Amino acid sequence: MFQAIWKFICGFGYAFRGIWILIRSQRNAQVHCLAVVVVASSGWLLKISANEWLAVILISVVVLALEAVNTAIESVVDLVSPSYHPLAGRAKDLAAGAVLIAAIGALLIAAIIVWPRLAHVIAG
Ligand SMILES: Nc1ncnc2c1ncn2[C@@H]1O[C@H](COP(=O)(O)OP(=O)(O)OP(=O)(O)O)[C@@H](O)[C@H]1O
Repeated sequence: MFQAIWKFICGFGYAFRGIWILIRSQRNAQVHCLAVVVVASSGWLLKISANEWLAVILISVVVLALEAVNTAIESVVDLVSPSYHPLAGRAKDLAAGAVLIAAIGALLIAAIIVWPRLAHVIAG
């Protein structure tokens, strides 16, 4: 029982190490973290609703989680295929595509939340 709990706690340690590796080594992840800070500050200033916060938090988590999966896939591909192989390139392109899809979704959500308020300000 004690061993199972200890293994569970160690699992958290490994996961936090993964998050640290992501933030320390990946430029894109750093940019996404900065974007989350900017969006959260804007949301606070614009007093967005609870549902809008849900959308912002959900898409931010999806983008960062996919960035971590993309980095993991890149590492495995580099390990098993250090030299050029079309399938290695395909795997990396698909993983990068997944991040891009989520990032486009994040931009759309930001536009949907910000645009009505901006239009209101512009209209006076
Ligand atoms: N072993 C390989 N075989 C074939 N194509 C590859 C291979 N490695 C990389 N590529 C191609 O080069 C692109 C860029 O790969 P790279 O490993 O530089 O990733 P990246 O997206 O620049 O990530 P990062 O900057 O985080 O390392 C891939 O999306 C893929 O199209």
